[in-house]
Amino acid sequence: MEQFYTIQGEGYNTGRAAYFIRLGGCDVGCVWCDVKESWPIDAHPRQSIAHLVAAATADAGRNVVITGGEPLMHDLAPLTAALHEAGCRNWIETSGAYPLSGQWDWICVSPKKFKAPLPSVLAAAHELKIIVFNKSDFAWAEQHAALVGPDCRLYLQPEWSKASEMMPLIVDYVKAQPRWQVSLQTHKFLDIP
Ligand SMILES: C[S@@+](CC[C@H](N)C(=O)[O-])C[C@H]1O[C@@H](n2cnc3c(N)ncnc32)[C@H](O)[C@@H]1O
Ligand SMILES: Nc1nc2[nH]cc(C(=O)O)c2c(=O)[nH]1
Ligand code: SF4
Ligand SMILES: [Mg+2]
Repeated sequence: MEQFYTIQGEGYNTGRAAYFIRLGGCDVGCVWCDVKESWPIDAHPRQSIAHLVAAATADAGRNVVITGGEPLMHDLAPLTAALHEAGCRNWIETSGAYPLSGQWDWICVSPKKFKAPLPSVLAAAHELKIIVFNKSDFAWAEQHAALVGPDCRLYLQPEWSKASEMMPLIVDYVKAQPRWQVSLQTHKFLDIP
């Protein structure tokens, strides 16, 4: 759908320069999704792997975030192999609703109520990022934390439109349950992509 060089705004790698590749197509249907224009899988021009790798490596940073849409609706083995061949570090943003494909250096799983994550993807996560939209999401977050590995980082990120309402609850929760951390969509405060 689009590519851009920016700063990773969310989660464990917040603040690091990264080249984003946003792949079209998602059928998960989150009511609050902030990139709904990514949903139609055929609405976006196709690009060759060679072009994407050349664009990613033309910039100084070598961290590449594959996002979407739901990137795991595509077979990511060829793209991630080519990126690794070119010396990139491959990071993914996924809901976990489709089987994992590709070679990854960092896997961020952000599970959704609208289409459940696969246990195999949760087990492979380096980072679990729960979007907090209402107060029932804390119990839901714990259900998913029980399904990730022991070294997986745990993040609570406010849904953007509910941030002022949810942030006090998130702060209290993290103080009471310090294995969780706060994640904010810092790129939206910085007004960058
Ligand atoms: C647009 S999604 C694309 C990747 C994948 N489909 C997913 O949901 O993980 C990228 C990240 O943005 C988060 N996100 C989307 N809309 C959001 C919103 N309104 N507020 C906070 N986070 C949001 C998602 O949970 C996910 O972690
Ligand atoms: N700067 C920036 N960081 C991000 N981290 C995850 C994003 C995404 O949409 O997947 C995202 C995004 O859209 N922009
Ligand atoms: S899974 Fe990701 S891209 Fe798909 S609707 Fe939800 S937030 Fe948007
Ligand atoms: Mg985004």
